[in-house]
Amino acid sequence: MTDTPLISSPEHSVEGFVREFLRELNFTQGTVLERASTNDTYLALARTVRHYLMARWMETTTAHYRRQPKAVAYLSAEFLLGRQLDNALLAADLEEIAAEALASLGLDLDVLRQAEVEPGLGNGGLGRLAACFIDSLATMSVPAIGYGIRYEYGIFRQTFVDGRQFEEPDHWLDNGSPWEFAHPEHEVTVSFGGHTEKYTEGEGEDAVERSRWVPGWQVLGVPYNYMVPGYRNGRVNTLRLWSARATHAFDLKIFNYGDYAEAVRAQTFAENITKVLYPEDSTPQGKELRLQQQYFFVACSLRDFIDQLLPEGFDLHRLHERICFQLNDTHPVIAVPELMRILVDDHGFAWDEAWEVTRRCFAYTCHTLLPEALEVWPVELLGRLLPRHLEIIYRINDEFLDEVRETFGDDELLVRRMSIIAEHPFRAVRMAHLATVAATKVNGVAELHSQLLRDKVLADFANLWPDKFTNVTNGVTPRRFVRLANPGLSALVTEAIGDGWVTDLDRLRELEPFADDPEFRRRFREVKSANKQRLVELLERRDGITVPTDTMLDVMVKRLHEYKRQTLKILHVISLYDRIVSGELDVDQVVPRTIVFGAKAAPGYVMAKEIIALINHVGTVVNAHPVASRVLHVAFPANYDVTVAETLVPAADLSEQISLAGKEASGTGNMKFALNGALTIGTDDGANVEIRQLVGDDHFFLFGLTEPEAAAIAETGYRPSAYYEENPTLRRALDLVAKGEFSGGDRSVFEPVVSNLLGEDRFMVLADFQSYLDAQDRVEAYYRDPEAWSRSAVLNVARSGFFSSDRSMRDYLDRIWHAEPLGD
Ligand SMILES: [N-]=[N+]=N[C@]1([C@H](N)O)O[C@H](CO)[C@@H](O)[C@H](O)[C@H]1O
Repeated sequence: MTDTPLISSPEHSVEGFVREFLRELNFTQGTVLERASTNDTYLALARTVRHYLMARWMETTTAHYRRQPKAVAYLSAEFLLGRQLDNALLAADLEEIAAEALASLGLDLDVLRQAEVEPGLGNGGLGRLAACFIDSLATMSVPAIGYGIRYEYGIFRQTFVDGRQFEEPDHWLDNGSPWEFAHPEHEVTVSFGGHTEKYTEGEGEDAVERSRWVPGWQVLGVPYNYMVPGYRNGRVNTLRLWSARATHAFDLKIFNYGDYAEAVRAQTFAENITKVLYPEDSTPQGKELRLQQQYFFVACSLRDFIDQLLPEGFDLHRLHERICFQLNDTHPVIAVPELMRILVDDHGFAWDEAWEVTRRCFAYTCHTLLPEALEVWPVELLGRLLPRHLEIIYRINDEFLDEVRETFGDDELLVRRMSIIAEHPFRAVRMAHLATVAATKVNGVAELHSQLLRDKVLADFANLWPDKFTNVTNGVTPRRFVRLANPGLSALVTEAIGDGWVTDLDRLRELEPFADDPEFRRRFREVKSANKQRLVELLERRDGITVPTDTMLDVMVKRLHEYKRQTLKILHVISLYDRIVSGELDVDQVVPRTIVFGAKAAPGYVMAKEIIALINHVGTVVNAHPVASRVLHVAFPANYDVTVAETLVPAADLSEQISLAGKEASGTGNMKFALNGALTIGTDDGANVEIRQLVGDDHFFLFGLTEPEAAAIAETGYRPSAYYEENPTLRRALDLVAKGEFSGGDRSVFEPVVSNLLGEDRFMVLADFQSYLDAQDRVEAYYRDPEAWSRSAVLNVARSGFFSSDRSMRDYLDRIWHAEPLGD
């Protein structure tokens, strides 16, 4: 980057590492090796690794500021980062050096890496996607910054009591986080509440009617910077997460009156804004605090970008030439009226001038198809919390509806349908409509999803602005989810085709010929078995769960949601159990299988929690049954997170992607499993479609209704009980649950789950049951031929390079951001 390094990096050697580590242990941790706790040594290790990345970070930041390239700001309410240590060691090419240096001091890197607490600042796919994307942007040397929220408490810790989910707060910051750098000197003041007042600027015909915001209260936003190291390219981008503080943390006068609680009320009130992550995935909570969180981090981020990253006196008329703010779903969309407010109210722009800039600065990614997942904010609440923003949204809407009428004539039904303001059931702001009106581009996250956005969810907008709509299929970072998570496979692949694949995943294609090499397949199976052994040890150590090592590993890990159909999976297990116990199936003919679930349910999602309880109760009965347990084992480790995924995914043989077609926007777990050599059983939904097209029908177990078929059945009326009456296998499985087979004979326990399936079954579990069972029979038949299975597994790896988040970033750069990597 620059000829003279800003700061010097420690020596890239075992000796250099030891020196740096001991300095950190002694001078920062204030202890000596002999007396150091695991947390001391872990923190010293983390800081040592930081030092090796610091120079690159400073150089990257300085270069971005000096050269002012077009950049990307990724605005996301969630970043599911996972543990940082291993990724930093990999990026800085320090893995071996660190392991050897620590070993020379009698320390074990494996033990220290376990000391790291995972920052659970996200719910699921959307949050993890953001983390994969910023990793790719750094590795591709793209000038980019991630902006988000530093929740004091991340996604809740899940525990099971009698198979039922309980939630505990996620104190992830208890021991501090060595990966963050607080910068209170760059704090931002954020306003809320109050009212607006009109005033006239200028005299006579130059007089302009203006509006100003008179806020009711304010808080401070303190930025915490996190390194986002590129993979061995000398670049380190920044993730900036905001934490709320009171403007006046402590009121001494009130304290002296003895009202201690009142004295710190402001601080408590402010801190509440970034206290905890809302644990809903795909079903937003319309709570006021949630809107406060969204506006808080957006206001901090826009202010920060304009004040800290743009040069003094930068002409904001050209803001769109310098930055594209990517809106990760509707959560940050309040950024649109916020930028208008900054340009008009703070910088005196005329409305049209400001809109000309604003409508070129944003792009919007939609991550869902569920109508209930599209955020709407009541105008009553938005007007009370952000009165100036509501005014601005109304004006944006007025001008937009004028354009609709000009284009389509006076079709009031259309106008009402497209309006940013919904009139029923209450007046509310449709955030997806606001995002679509303001964005330069709107994209879905898989081909099918983007098509359904055009054809259904946002059809009116696609009709008005066809060129605004595009697709960027999701991706995952190969650094964390292959190179780090699956060192066995990585070594095997690198031996075969070199290590170029780590930053150019399409190179995996060169593996295709090895699928026909019996020796390569043998070694591939060896790696898979070793990964299974690692998983068995983890489940034993972490959850006290004992699972057999030599079975087919059938894995379903994702948030618990009815559209993802964990019920279909457990009905398959129940049916297998039923047919084995009844003797219909000869137990010796059944392929030994271990079914592993991982899933958190939003605390308020009652049906999801009932389904978790059913899975755990079925597991208890199956695992204890003298016959069935010989070939069937159910495991449900609690508190599924990124760290568990990193051990679980490489061990899997079968990846369950069984959502009702047309409901899962993309999925990203499906990509991680395929890249780690698991075969997918799935519907033609989300990115499953593209996985099947790339790996080939012979290497994918497809089943179920297609989206058009499911839509047609829903249209004409779906009667789930008909499938119950017509299909004895299905009936027996449901009857077992209903009669209390898995609840000690108590019929009431799972009655809600059964009656919901027989009554509404919104996601057509019963309609897809038989097709799913038939596909599982194909899985069993195929798994009996290890050569054929491992050939398909190798081909899944070889043909899944497309699902790299680097490719996703290339698509965003080419189609949406029109930015490019910053060369040396
Ligand atoms: N919110 N949201 N949406 C999701 C996931 N639940 O987080 O975003 C993910 C990331 O785009 C998608 O893969 C997934 O299908 C979709 O449901």
